[in-house]
Amino acid sequence: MTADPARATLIDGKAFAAGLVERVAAASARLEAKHRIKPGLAVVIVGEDPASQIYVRNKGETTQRAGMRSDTHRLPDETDQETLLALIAALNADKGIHGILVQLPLPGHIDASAVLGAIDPDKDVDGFHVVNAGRLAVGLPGLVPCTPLGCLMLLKAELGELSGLNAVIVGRSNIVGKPMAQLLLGESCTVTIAHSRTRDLPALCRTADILVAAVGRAEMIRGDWIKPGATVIDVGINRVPSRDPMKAAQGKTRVVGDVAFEEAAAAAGRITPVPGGVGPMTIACLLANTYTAACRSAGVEPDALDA
Ligand SMILES: Nc1nc(=O)c2c([nH]1)NC[C@@H]1CN(c3ccc(C(=O)N[C@@H](CCC(=O)O)C(=O)O)cc3)C=[N+]21
Repeated sequence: MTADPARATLIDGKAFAAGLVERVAAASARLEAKHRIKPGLAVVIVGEDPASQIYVRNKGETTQRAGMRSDTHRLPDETDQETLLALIAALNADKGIHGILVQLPLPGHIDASAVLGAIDPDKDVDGFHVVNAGRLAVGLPGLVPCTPLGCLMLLKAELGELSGLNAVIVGRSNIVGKPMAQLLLGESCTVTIAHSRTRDLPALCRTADILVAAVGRAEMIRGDWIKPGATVIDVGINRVPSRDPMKAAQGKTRVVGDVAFEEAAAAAGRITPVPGGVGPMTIACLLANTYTAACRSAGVEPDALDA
């Protein structure tokens, strides 16, 4: 595809996500025509964090583009836990709502695990409920966290069969690293999870056919950590000062991943950019999960959504 053979092929997550949203929209339209069910997503945001507001708005817009119902509940920062739990109970009981997402992080006075635990696991389109984590771990059908699900879709679309490949995941969070490991294990990869205590991380990364970076540290993964030809999936979204010192002085920022992109692209076979890689897939998978949840609520087998 590229003229320069020494440079990795870009994995266009934005384009793949747009295709997935289209397939979800078509599948949702069929569900509505046949079964009179319009998938409905409720997004709950507590507080005024500007970055969170942007995600919530993007999600709302994409949901409507997919022909789904999208309700956004904006609660003030000082909302108490009982009020939030009462809203979740009402959404659990609402037959028109098939997916519930509570935007993280929550304000410090709220116990996030109590809130996530109150969501009906069958409406838990983030896949963060312990019941869904357990289902994923033992291979039962459930709802899978959106970011790792999106990464897996990109990997399968790019590489086809993943069986037998060495996968190294850098980062052990409950929302990315651990579920990513479960998904890749399910594809018969040999999976290693690395973290802040890992010894000789560069050497470990050089064993990876698939390298997933989900640490939340700007450009931490360097070019000489990449096995030549490896597939690199960059989950990080980090704001750093603009390259232009004038703009940086004005407080302007740019978004970079957890991978030093230019260096890594010189070694990797394929790589996701930031922005335009994993991020758009996260939102597309949220819609896919909402569609799946709506089908299951009616006992309908979901249509396949792969390309
Ligand atoms: N309960 C919950 N579930 C979440 O999934 C969740 C959350 N809380 N809290 C916040 C994080 C963040 N998140 C993003 C999703 C997509 C992009 C995305 O599409 N980013 C674009 C634009 C990036 C930019 O330019 O800022 C891209 O990467 O190309 C970013 C961030 C979901 N989150």
